[in-house]
Amino acid sequence: MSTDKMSVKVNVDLQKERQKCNFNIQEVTFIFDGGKEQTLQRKKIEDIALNSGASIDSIPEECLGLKERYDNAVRKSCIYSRIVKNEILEITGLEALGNPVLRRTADAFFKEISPFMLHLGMFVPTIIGQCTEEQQAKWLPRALEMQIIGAYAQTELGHGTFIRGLETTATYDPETEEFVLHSPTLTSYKWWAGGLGNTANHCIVVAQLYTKGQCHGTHPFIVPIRDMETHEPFPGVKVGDVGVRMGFNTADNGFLSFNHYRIPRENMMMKNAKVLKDGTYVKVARHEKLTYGTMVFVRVTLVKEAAINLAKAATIAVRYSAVRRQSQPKPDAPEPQIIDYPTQQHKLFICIATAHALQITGDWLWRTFKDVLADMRGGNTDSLPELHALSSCLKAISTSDSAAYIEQCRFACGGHGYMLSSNLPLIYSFVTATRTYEGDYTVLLLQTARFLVKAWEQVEAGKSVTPTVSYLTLAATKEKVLWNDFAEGIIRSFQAVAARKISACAETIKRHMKTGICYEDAWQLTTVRLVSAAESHCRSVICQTYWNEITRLTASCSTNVKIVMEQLATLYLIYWALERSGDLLRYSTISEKDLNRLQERYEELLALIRPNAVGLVDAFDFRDEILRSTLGAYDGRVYERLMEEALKSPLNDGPVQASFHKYIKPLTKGKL
Ligand SMILES: CC/C=C\C/C=C\C/C=C\C/C=C\C/C=C\C/C=C/C=C/C(=O)SCCNC(=O)CCNC(=O)[C@H](O)C(C)(C)COP(=O)(O)OP(=O)(O)OC[C@H]1O[C@@H](n2cnc3c(N)ncnc32)[C@H](O)[C@@H]1OP(=O)(O)O
Ligand SMILES: Cc1cc2nc3c(=O)[nH]c(=O)nc-3n(C[C@H](O)[C@H](O)[C@H](O)COP(=O)(O)OP(=O)(O)OC[C@H]3O[C@@H](n4cnc5c(N)ncnc54)[C@H](O)[C@@H]3O)c2cc1C
Repeated sequence: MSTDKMSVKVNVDLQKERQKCNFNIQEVTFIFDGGKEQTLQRKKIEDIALNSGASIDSIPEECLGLKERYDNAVRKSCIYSRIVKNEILEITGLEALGNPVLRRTADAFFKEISPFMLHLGMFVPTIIGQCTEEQQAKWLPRALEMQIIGAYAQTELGHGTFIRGLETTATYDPETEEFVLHSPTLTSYKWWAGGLGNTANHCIVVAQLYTKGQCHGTHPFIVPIRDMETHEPFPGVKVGDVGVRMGFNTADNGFLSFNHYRIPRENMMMKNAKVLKDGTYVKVARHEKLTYGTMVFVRVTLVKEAAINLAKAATIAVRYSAVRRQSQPKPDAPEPQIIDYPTQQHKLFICIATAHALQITGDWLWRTFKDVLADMRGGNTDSLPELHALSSCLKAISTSDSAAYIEQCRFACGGHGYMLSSNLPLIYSFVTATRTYEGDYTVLLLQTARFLVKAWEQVEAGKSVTPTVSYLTLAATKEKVLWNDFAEGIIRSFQAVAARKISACAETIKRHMKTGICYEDAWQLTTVRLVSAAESHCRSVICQTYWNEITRLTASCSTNVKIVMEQLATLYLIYWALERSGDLLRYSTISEKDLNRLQERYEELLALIRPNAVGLVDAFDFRDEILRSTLGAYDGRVYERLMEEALKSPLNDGPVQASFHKYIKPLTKGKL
């Protein structure tokens, strides 16, 4: 098709899809956003941030060189942060830090990531979580006003997971009332911190605290690293970019080292522990791990981050699948839309359902987090271990599932999904990093497993356990859970699977120890099963939360919304029952006949959801500026947009590239 004849009308197939949709889209948008108020607030924020057109690039970001891309990202970060500071935070307050609306809107500005993301994502939350009130009064207004720009430097070249193994030291000098920061080895260089390489002028540094000759473990410090006028690194500070990455290339991930670099005593973040002027160390916090609080906060927010990104990918892939026609299964019939292939529905509808499951679970986890925070403000840390266990496994599973399904969405778009202009590769490269950062997948599942084994031991000892593991009590009675395929029955069976796996782990650890090995070695020998048990536990939590919450949230909805939401949630449960049929056969009373019936129901559900598929992704309500996809725009002008974007490539700036004259011509003329 010639570009000058391109139509601007909505693609006919998409129009027909929208006519087929039988439910009220807006009601589903409200559910996905967490309520009508939230939708209205989001739309208002998007209007403020996007209607000026400030987010638009003349040349696609991906066509720029590395330095130009960074420069452009800084330029737009300044615009976006001005909008956030002057207008958005006015509406949302600091609640926005735990609300995906800021990140969702930021996607219109950055195809990759803002170098300021960690400023709001971790620097500000750490000030709130780790500073005394007096310190907050000093640092928070400056950070929110963007007078200082910060990063969070915990990970080092040698250690990310094992925080207790960090090597950077902060040694207190009572003579000058300063801490001396030092990086004793190459492996002690801070590495990875977002925004650190070239952008930040301040940084939270996690270092081993030494005072009066004693090490008190890792603590956070606020460290000025660059001159506020010249932006030159201070003497004693070495800082730079870690090099090109799979994604995140505009996030400015940096390295940092110190050579006996001094900061005032007051720059230690002292909410949980203090060093007095004379060097006396005073522990304030009631719980050992409260200095890990920012990580728990970010893990909680990442669940909804996973949901939003998956919803974006699903929107792109479903709309494209309604526009794309391919093959001819019946002779003489027109080529079908690819969304009519059941295999395509199998790839995509689980993505829609998972986005809802994670969004709803993320909302529930956020409420739980706020409750635990309120308890802790009152001095009660009893629910922290459960929150840590929950946030660890939900972060691990949500980011891992989301990354896998985003990649599935890319596969579902065939060759065009491989184009950066589809945005799917960029969404994937962002989300796949979330499986690693803020705690690696396996490491976090093992943290949850630790909690589960302890809970099992408590149940065995006849003690009560916290709500999310109360299902273990039933399992301890050894009563067999009889399979039934109602939603509640499937969930109970998932819980039975998790309980049996957890009890088997506890028994395995004991069995290994009987051979004379220590607990730690017995634990290591059981870790493959422990990860699997923690995964099963987490899936049962997601399934139960999704089902309970969707039932509650749709109670006052119109009938067709109730029906389609129930279809999606049922699809989710059955999908995982089929995926984990081995576990169910091993640990429940399910039979081959039951599984065959489930498979049939699953396929029936695909067909039932099919007419509403485009409506379901429309309900995620992503503006085109946020989707930034040639394949997923609302109007479905897929081929026109692919052509328009292709023509923006610098490689199309003329019919003959300079390399022809420099290299190819001499080669073909035998002169090279
Ligand atoms: C203009 C702006 C433009 C755009 C911006 C728009 C919006 C921004 C807003 C939001 C952005 C949203 C998201 C972005 C955020 C971040 C993005 C990317 C950056 C990523 C950053 C990072 O990765 S920072 C580094 C993170 N690092 C880690 O996560 C390390 C992982 N390791 C650990 O957590 C721990 O070391 C460990 C848990 C693995 C082990 O710790 P250890 O001390 O060794 O403890 P153990 O011996 O294993 O356990 C002892 C007991 O302690 C319990 N425990 C452990 N951790 C915790 C905890 N966190 N809380 C409570 N309890 C804990 C553990 O269970 C043990 O308990 P027992 O009872 O069993 O003894
Ligand atoms: C894009 C990106 C942005 C980041 N941003 C920041 C930032 O802003 N600030 C910051 O401080 N850090 C940041 N990080 C670092 C990040 O937090 C760490 O990379 C992450 O915590 C994993 O640690 P690691 O790299 O040391 O991996 P490792 O711990 O070395 O993991 C390597 C492998 O070993 C396995 N493993 C490790 N320990 C165990 C164990 N105990 N049991 C079983 N298996 C184990 C893991 O499962 C993994 O497969 C970022 C990382 C990325 C990729």
